[in-house]
Order: sequence, then C-alpha cells, then structure tokens
Amino acid sequence: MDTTTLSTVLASAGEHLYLTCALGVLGLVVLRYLYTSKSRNALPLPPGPTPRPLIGNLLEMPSSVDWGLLEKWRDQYGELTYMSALGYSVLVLNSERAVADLFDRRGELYSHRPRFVMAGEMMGLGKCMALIDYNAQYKQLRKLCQHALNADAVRKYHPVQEAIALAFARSLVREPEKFLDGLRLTLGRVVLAITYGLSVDTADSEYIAEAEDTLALISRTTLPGAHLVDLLPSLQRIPEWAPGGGFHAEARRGFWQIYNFVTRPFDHVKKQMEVGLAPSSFVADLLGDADILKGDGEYDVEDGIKWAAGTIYATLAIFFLLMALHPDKQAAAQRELDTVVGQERLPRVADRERLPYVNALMQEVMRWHVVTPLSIARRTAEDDVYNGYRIPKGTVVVPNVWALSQMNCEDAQSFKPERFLAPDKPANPAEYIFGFGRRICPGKYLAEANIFAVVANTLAAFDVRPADAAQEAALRATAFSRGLVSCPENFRCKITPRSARSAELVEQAYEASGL
Ligand code: HEM
Repeated sequence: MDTTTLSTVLASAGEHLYLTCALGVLGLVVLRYLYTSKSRNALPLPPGPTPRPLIGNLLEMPSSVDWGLLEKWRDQYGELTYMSALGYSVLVLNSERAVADLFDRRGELYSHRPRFVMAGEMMGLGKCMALIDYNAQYKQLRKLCQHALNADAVRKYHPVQEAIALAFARSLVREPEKFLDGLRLTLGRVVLAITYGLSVDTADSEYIAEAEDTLALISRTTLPGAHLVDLLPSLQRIPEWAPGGGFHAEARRGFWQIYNFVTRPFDHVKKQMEVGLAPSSFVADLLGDADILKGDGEYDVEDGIKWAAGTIYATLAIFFLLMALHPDKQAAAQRELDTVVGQERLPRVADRERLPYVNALMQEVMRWHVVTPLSIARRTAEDDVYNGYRIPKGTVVVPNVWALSQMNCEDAQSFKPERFLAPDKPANPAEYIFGFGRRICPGKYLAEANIFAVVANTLAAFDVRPADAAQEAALRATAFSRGLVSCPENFRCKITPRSARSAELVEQAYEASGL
C-alpha cells in the first residue's frame, strides 16, 4: 500500500470513527430524551378532585370565587390542587412556598398568561398588558411601566392623590349617604388624572359613567373557566343562531363597552398632545417617550390602569365596611393620627411612615378580604416537574391568594390590626395581593399611596358607624362579588365629621387645593 492510499484509508477510517461517535452521541441524546420524557410521563399528576367520566373536572373549574372551596382544596390536597376537563388543565397553588418556587424561581416558565378566548379575543382585551403573553413586546412594556411607576417615580403623583382624597372627604361632609358613589368618582378621578392628566370636572361627566359596568364585566370574564369557550376555543365556530351560540352576542356587547371605555380618554390625550396642551400624566409621558405605545399596542397601559380602579375601589369599600363594624379599631387609629399629625391639618402621604397603627389597620383591611382572591392566572410554557409531580405544558396556574391570606394567622376571620404589630406578625398582604415574580403588579406603590390617602383622611376627619342595629346586622351579612376582583356588594353606613372643626378643616383644605 502506497502512502497516498494509506492516508486515504486512515482519513476514511477517521471519518467513519467521527461519524460513529457523532451517531453514538445523538443516540444517547435521543435515548436520554426518551427516558426523561418517559420517566416524566411516569410521574403522577398533582392531587385533586376525582374527574367524572367524559366531563372530567368541568364542574370544579374556578369559574367564580368560592372561598370555602379555596380553603377546602388547601386542607384536602396540600400545596397543589390539579384538575382538568376537555383537555384544559388547571393547577392551584395553595402555599407561599409553591408560589415562590414556581412564580419567582422558575419565572421563565411560569410568567405566561393563558389564552383568554372570551375576554381577550372576543371582547378585545387581548392587548391589555395584564393579559398579553410573556413575549418581547410584553417585556419592553413592562420596563416602561416599571420606570414610570416605581416607588420613587410615583411620588410625583402624591399631590394629585392627596387633592382627590380631599375632594372625596369634602363629598363626605356634604353628602355622606352617597359615600360609595363618592368613592367610585374619587377612583375614577385618580385614574383619569394620573393616567391622562384629565381635569376632575371632565372626568365626572364624560368618562366615569360606564366604568363600573365595564369593570364588573372584565372581572366576571377573566377567571379561568368562566366561559366554556375558554376551555374549548373551537366553540367559537358555533354560529350565533345555533343553540349555545348566545355567547357571541355577549362578546359583542362586551367588545363595544370596553372599546368605548378605553379609547375615548386615550384619544382625548393624543389630541391634546398634538396641540401641545396635555398636562403631565402617565400616558402623556409614555406616549412622548416610547414608540411601543404609538402603534398597535396603544391600549395596553390604559387597560392595565382600568383594572386598577376596580381593585382600589374594592379595597376602600372594605375599609368602610370594617370601620363601621369596629369602632374600637377606628378610635385607636384616630388617637394615633391626633398624636402624630395633630388636629390642625389633614394627613399627607409623607406622614405614612410615622403611623404604625394606621399602616397595620391598612394591612389588615387588605388581608381580611383579599380583593384578588385568585390573582391573574398564568400558563406553563413547557412541561415541568415539581415535588415529584408532573405539570404538563399549557397548564393554567392559579395562586390561591385567599388561602395565603388565611394561613399563619390565628383567628383569621377576625379583624385585628394589632396582629401586624406583633413580633411574630403574619406576612405583609402587599406581598401577595399584588401578585408575584416577573408579573407582579407594577401599580403597587401608586395603589398603596392612594389607599393610604383616603384611609388616613377619612380616619382623621370622620366617624364611620352603622346607623342602627338593623344596619349593623346588614353590614355583618354583606355579600362579596365572586369575580377576578372581589368587592363588597352595596352596603350603607353613617359617616359624620368627628367635630365641627374637622368639617371646617376639610372645607378649608379643599378650597386651598385649588380643585
Ligand atoms: C389595590 C390595588 C391593586 C391590586 C390589589 C392589584 C393587583 C394586581 C394583581 C394581582 C395583578 C396580577 C399580578 C400577577 O400576575 O402576578 C396585577 C397586575 C397588574 N396591575 Fe395591579 N393591582 C392594583 C392596582 C394597580 C394600579 C394602581 C395599577 C396602575 C397604575 C395597576 C396596574 C397593573 C398592571 C399593568 C398589571 C399587569 C402586569 C403584568 O401582567 O405584567 N394595578 N395587579
């Protein structure tokens, strides 16, 4: 054999060896993949209610909030409750640890949102930041939101929030019996003033009217399993005239209601910006800064903020309900305000850190009845394994925030602000009511300042009581709505200025605010 032939043989042997090795490695990878997926598939699904023939767990799907069931799941199944129906699976996380492990530590896998067929696709909320999937556009938007709403940035909104809380206090002096209407107006004003810089008067007449219906609609349609079409998207093809096609008309009504609510104020700001008149506001700042909001994505921020009005409203309504039922706690907070702030001025947001009891009372209001009992659902991007259980790709994952609010809390159903002043205090509710991980509510600081402004002003200047024994009994029986945002249904109580001087102080501060 000559040297050329020898080198050709060696080269071909080398190639052969290389190819053999490569195939071997590939084979190992495939085997490993098959082994892993086989062993993954061999793992059990998390525990949960026994599925029924054909319909699986359709009847157990969390289509509305059932507080008893939320606690039962935690007691019966432990950290995880799994259910599935018609190819749609839901995993409920019942402990702080499971939520932190999955939403915080495995954020890349657990930050997606499920497909909201009714609310997102049929009613047009698909571009709302809270519902969009975890993609590049979302990440960019999130950065902007965090920039505009972080703890420092929101300080610039404190004066607006204080002024509007004052307008509310004045409405309590003049028309105390209409306090829930006043509250709705207040929050509509805050949202519109901060979001758009719209003046308070414009806000009243033009933009607030439909807000409440729209919020209730969104709240109803965004729980997993609220509509069958969410579980089985192919049902969209059922014609409207066919039996079971009635949801098309509901979707169309919802679409226009949401569209009008969202676009009118947004267009107003854009027009004002064109002529250089828009005052500083969240949307004006973002529109001026960011291309992302100019094209297709223009509803996103607005929708995010619209949800906010509902959540803040619900929290404050619960505050009034609890104050009417607990005059002793109210008096303790008033004593602290009188000592720290005095009776010659009303409290400001900047006073908050010097008011431990008022803060504890606010935390207990947020814990006693969490307004977002199931937060906003997530979806798994890939198959996963947790605590020896298989979690299939596409599972809708719901944190059982209600269970978190009741855990590690002695006598959880009682209203006790003092528990947040004890050395072994429970977790701060702000750590769970605003969501978790990469999708935690960006409006958290704004919301807390707003709640504080109204709570502190009300406590400083008013007494909230039931008018009589019958009203007290009715207050104790108040029902709560069962949607994504859970709010007390209409209730009444008696609100009176603590003294003639308090009423005078509110009137004077209001005059001075220039509203
Ligand atoms: C008491 C008041 C509020 C509560 C209880 C609340 C609660 C929540 C919750 C539970 C989420 C879902 C978080 C998750 O998926 O983990 C959320 C998302 C969101 N919130 Fe809030 N929120 C409040 C006020 C606000 C305010 C004032 C704003 C805006 C100024 C706001 C803007 C948003 C936005 C844009 C999202 C979507 C975030 C995302 O999907 O990445 N919220 N909120």
